[in-house]
Amino acid sequence: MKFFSSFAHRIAAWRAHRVVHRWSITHYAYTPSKTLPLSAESPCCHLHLYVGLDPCSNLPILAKLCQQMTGLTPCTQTQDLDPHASQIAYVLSYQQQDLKQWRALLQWIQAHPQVKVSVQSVHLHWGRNANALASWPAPLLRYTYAHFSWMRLQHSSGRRLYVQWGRPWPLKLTQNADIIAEVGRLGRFCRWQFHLMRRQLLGAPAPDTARSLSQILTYPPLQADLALHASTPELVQKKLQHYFTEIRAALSWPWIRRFETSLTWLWQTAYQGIEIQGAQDLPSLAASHTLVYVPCHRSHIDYLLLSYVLFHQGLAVPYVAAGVNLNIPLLGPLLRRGGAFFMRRSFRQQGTYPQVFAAYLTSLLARGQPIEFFIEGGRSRNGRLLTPRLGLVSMCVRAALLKPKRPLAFIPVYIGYESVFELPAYLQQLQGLPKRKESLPHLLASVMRLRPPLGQVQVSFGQPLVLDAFLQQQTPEWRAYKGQGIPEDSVPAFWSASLQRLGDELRLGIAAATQAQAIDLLALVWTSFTYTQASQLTPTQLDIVWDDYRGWYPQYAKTSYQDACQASLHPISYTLPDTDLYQRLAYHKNALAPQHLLRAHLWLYLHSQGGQASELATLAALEKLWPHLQAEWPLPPLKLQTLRSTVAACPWINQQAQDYQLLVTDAHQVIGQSLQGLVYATWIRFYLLLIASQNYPKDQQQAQAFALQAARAWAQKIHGPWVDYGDAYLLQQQAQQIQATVAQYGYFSLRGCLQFSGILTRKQRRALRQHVQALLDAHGG
Ligand SMILES: O=P(O)(O)OC[C@H](O)CO
Repeated sequence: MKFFSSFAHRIAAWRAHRVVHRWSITHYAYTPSKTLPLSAESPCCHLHLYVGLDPCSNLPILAKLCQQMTGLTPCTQTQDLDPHASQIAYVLSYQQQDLKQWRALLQWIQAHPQVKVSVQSVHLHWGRNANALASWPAPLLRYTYAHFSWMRLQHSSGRRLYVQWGRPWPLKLTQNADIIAEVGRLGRFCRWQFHLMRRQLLGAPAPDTARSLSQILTYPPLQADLALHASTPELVQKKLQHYFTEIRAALSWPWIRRFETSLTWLWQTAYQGIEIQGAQDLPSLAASHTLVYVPCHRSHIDYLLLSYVLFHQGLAVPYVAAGVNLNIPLLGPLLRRGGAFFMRRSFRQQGTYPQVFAAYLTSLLARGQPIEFFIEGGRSRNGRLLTPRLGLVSMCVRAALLKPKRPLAFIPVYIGYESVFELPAYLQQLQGLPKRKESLPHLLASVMRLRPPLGQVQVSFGQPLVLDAFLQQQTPEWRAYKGQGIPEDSVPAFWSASLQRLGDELRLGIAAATQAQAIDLLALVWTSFTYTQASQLTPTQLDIVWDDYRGWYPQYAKTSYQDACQASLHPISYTLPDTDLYQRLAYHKNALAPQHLLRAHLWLYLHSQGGQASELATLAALEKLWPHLQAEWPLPPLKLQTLRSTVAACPWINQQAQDYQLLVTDAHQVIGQSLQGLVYATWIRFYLLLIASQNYPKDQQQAQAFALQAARAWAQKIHGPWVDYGDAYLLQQQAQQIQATVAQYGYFSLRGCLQFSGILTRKQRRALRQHVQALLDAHGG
């Protein structure tokens, strides 16, 4: 009776699998190219073992997939193995009740030492819900009706079957090997591989609210804080619950599926697709490290974009730190379901909130959950990469030191849009209009603006920064804190400098991952000149400048100016763009500008010296400027080697004095003028700030406010780009850098900094002073 029931069970399950296989939509989470059979010309027999997890449901499907991939019909029984065949595929399941089959197989392998064997784990998973196996119907179906456990796919997983192919592994068995021990060893190996693959694809399962809260309460700084300030346990519980509800994400697989469908429409219809670079090594890194994605922040769309891209790369959807300003009705709950957790914009005077937030972040990282945060804090209004805010970086490092379960790797990510839909709003803010608070009507208006065509999007993953290696490079002392965490009251001496360095490295990592889009290059050509200068450019001059810039980007080596204009979303040609387009283009220019700043300053310096300056004198002159440029742009420390390679890349910049007038042609002059335009705004703001400080020596805030007003008025006067003159943030950075210089050297030398090179000529400085005076007169100051 038992035999018949089991037989009927198997037949029914087999029929059901055929239906399921037709019905399912297979997604290869990672390309199976590495797993193709070994060379068919080899004389010996190759046996490829494909080991699948959760076998009763998936083994027939696994056999089908292997057949599709290798072209071989896989065996499932030892008696079907033929040692004379050149290639054999064999599928088997990783499950306790199949031990007999494993033993038989290994005995066969032992009896045929001439057969070369490779083992490969294949992970099949319905849907991408990390919690699916933890929910009640799954275990029930799994253990009670094992042959029908594929029914789990009806439980919130949909029709998608995700397939991950592990790396093939050679299996060698000696004649005296203990088969039982070998089965155990192979089992452990496969189990470990399945575990890693699950981590890559799904992340860690999320605990329920009660468990999350109890995990949070184990965070030592929070305990210390509560011990100091708590009144009654009920009040504590209430407060914690309140903060936790405000912060926590509620990642939901059904919602991820819905988002994916609508976002696919968005990227394919409103935008013209996404170009992804540098993602190939992420899956293997995700298996061994907890990933922290650190993208640049250009638009609210960034939130959706990166999660979507990672999902499509077969990686777990990250938990995203979002500003609490986005926690508005409708949008907030939706973002939470997509993995967003909310943080207040400032942690000052917020009671226990910062500790609860840090505890939540630590619990995510301790689980090995990938997270994402924007290191710039807010969206860049000027197209530059803003100076890193170190709050979340610090929390991540503290968490990694406190609970070092898995090593942490930061992944810098560059995001570039052909059209940033918030740009008109940014330009208004740069002209002095206040930012509109996020609200439901605002959200709906924004959605209405998401109309095609919005152009292509670039997502480029930079070099991972592994935290342990970074800290080791900084100081060997850090090891003493591994497992202990950084104490709140006695922070070690290396801490703040290392954190600052880490922030800078991540910013540079994002900058290094920058992928130039044609629009960015066209923007460089036009908006490195002021609008008035641009109106006088001839088509030949535009071609000259284009040829110079495109030479720095190999992918555009063969693209002519005309081709780039035609491919562009924006109406750009040889004729002057209208002022509105010019202002928008200036934003794009700033994505690529940092790459040209060194040669721009080299040109200015050497040109002012008539081409006659030694390498060391040039380096010394530029070193004075460099910290001020680093405050505004993502630039690495200045080195003689970088100077040399820049000169080698454009030798015309450094002609010898006697030939100078002859060798610097008209073409070089126009390129030089364009390069000068890239740095001009920085030093004008700088000069205005210095004059303002002289006028308001006792009030830094007022000096900055006045300098901003003067810079905006100057931009209007010369028809310059708003993004370079109108941002209060840029002046604030400059003022801080001047203060830092004073703190370091005890004085600040305007002469040493500005007059060295004629960046601003005497005439220009006079014009600026007059401009400021006119403003002061107008204010009666
Ligand atoms: O650019 P902000 O300051 O509006 O902030 C944008 C952040 O994404 C808020 O979450």
